[in-house]
Amino acid sequence: MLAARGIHQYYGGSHILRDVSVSATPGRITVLLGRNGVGKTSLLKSLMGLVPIRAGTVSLAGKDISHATPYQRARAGIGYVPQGREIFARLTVEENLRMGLASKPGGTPVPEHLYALFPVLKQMLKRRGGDLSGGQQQQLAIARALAASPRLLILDEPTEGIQPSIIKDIGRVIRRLADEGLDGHPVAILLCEQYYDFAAELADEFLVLERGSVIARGDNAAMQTAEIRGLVAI
Ligand SMILES: Nc1ncnc2c1ncn2[C@@H]1O[C@H](COP(=O)(O)OP(=O)(O)OP(=O)(O)O)[C@@H](O)[C@H]1O
Repeated sequence: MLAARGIHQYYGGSHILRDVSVSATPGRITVLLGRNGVGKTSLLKSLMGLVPIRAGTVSLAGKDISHATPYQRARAGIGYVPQGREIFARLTVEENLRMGLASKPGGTPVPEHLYALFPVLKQMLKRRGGDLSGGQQQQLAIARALAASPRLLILDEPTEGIQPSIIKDIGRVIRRLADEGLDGHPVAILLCEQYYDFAAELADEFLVLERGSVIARGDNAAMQTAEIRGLVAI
């Protein structure tokens, strides 16, 4: 589904990503781990086309999208949940969800199945985004990213600043998306995380970044045995 190879990225003279390769597969959850500031967000942004890469390639379903704009990548089937959620505080929940349809033809409705994943949103459609709790905003951000029925869902630290009960709900939704797909089609999931226990429970595959380089990768069994916990913050 997604294959990124040999990614190098710079902010000015700072070399932020060094020869990073990562892939994501339908029905599987790939978790990107690493401490603060190692380049996780930069990698996810570069996959979404929000920051340019200096070298390397990104392909989606066999098509080279290395130089595509974020809008083109959304149209090609990538959904993105940014760090900090970026909910439009003054827009209603329903309007926020409609924002997720920007890459679809006008008049496309918000898919009903989103409310089966996040029943709380159905009750809050007319509330302002800014009035929701952090956890509800995170659920809204995920639902907004799913509104356009992506084939790949990228999530940047979905547990950040969220209470434990909602973290569990979000974990269940992510697992369900991987296992059952979305509206009949499979979804690949790539998420970055600092909260080890959440990551370890979800990861089918993992990779660890340190100072812009991949220092470990493997499957869930390798994650449990390879003392990966010691390589990340929490
Ligand atoms: N717009 C920018 N301009 C310059 N440097 C940046 C910019 N954004 C991030 N950086 C730097 O790039 C490095 C990687 O940052 P990045 O946000 O990708 O890390 P991260 O692993 O996602 O950390 P966090 O968990 O804190 O989000 C850091 O040293 C950061 O200070």
